[in-house]
Amino acid sequence: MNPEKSVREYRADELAALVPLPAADANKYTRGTLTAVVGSERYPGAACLAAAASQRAGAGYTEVVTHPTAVDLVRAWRPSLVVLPRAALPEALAPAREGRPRACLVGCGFDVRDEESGPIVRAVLEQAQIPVVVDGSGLDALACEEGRLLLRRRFEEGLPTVVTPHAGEAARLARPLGLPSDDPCALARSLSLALGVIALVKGPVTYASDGDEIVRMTHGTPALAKAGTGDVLAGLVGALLAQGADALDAAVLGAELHARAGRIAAARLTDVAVVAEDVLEAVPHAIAELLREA
Ligand SMILES: NC(=O)C1=CN([C@@H]2O[C@H](COP(=O)(O)OP(=O)(O)OC[C@H]3O[C@@H](n4cnc5c(N)ncnc54)[C@H](O)[C@@H]3O)[C@@H](O)[C@H]2O)[C@@H](O)CC1
Ligand SMILES: Nc1ncnc2c1ncn2[C@@H]1O[C@H](COP(=O)(O)OP(=O)(O)O)[C@@H](O)[C@H]1O
Repeated sequence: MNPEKSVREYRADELAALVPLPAADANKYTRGTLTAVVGSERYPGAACLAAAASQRAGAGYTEVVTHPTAVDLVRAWRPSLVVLPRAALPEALAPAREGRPRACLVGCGFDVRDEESGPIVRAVLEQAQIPVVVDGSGLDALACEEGRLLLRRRFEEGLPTVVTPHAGEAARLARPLGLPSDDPCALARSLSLALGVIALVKGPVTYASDGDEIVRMTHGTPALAKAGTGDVLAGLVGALLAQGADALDAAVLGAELHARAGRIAAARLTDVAVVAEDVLEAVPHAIAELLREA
């Protein structure tokens, strides 16, 4: 296989056309609901970053399902978020209804030492009849036969699953499959094909693949190399899926807005000083910049 054959980049006008502008008669439900099953006792901040990014990317309703110890922090961070403890999970995974799209994000801020992490990821993959994004330590639940079977079943049922690993997480997914992990471009495609997912392999250059196409994204900045920026990206992708975007488009537009937000934040604050909260605050400016450019 020569993956370079089918590598492409989206043009700014193609990306701008994917920005989910609300219809004049929109309401919060028609704009899409993201259920973000995120955060743990150790990493409650990841839940805040991912959920706020979802709101900024246009989801009409962002619901956070998190560890009981994180509930108050997330509520205090943003009163506009609907925040529930993990015990609410089965009901929170409602199917989408006509004109009311939904998606689920799981795994940002999960803690590998938390015994509930793996079962929660598997329950989401099994029960959610909607598009799902798996990120952060939630990805560890996919590096075993049980996780792969659930992904395969979703693929056969036509339910999109997006995975958003950084290089370390991508290597952990690739190892049990015997896939080489030294080339992120080839890895995005091979993970996609092996797992039946849309793979967004993050790094200085980020690659997205649906197993057929590979999309390269080169607009990032090393200012993004700080803890928590991946949680912001996961929230962006989840929100775009929740608004009904095609899964590869959601991954690519999410990564583009994230890269632009990183650059905009760095132009104001320097490559040195930018933190994940600054990237989050720059997301509206990234959307405006993309719409202006097209
Ligand atoms: N404020 C927060 O609450 C934050 C929570 N986070 C969450 O913390 C959990 C653990 O994530 P981490 O990424 O820290 O832990 P990992 O468990 O992925 O990191 C463990 C090891 O993986 C390798 N690795 C990590 N990043 C890599 C990279 N970009 N390239 C190559 N190798 C890499 C390194 O060897 C590292 O020691 C995730 O659930 C994540 O979502 C992080 O996003 C940081 C911020
Ligand atoms: N040197 C770099 N150049 C461009 N983008 C980068 C660079 N380093 C990291 N990034 C981006 O920053 C984000 C980091 O995500 P991740 O490692 O998951 O962070 P975290 O788990 O701490 O939230 C990814 O989107 C990645 O593409």
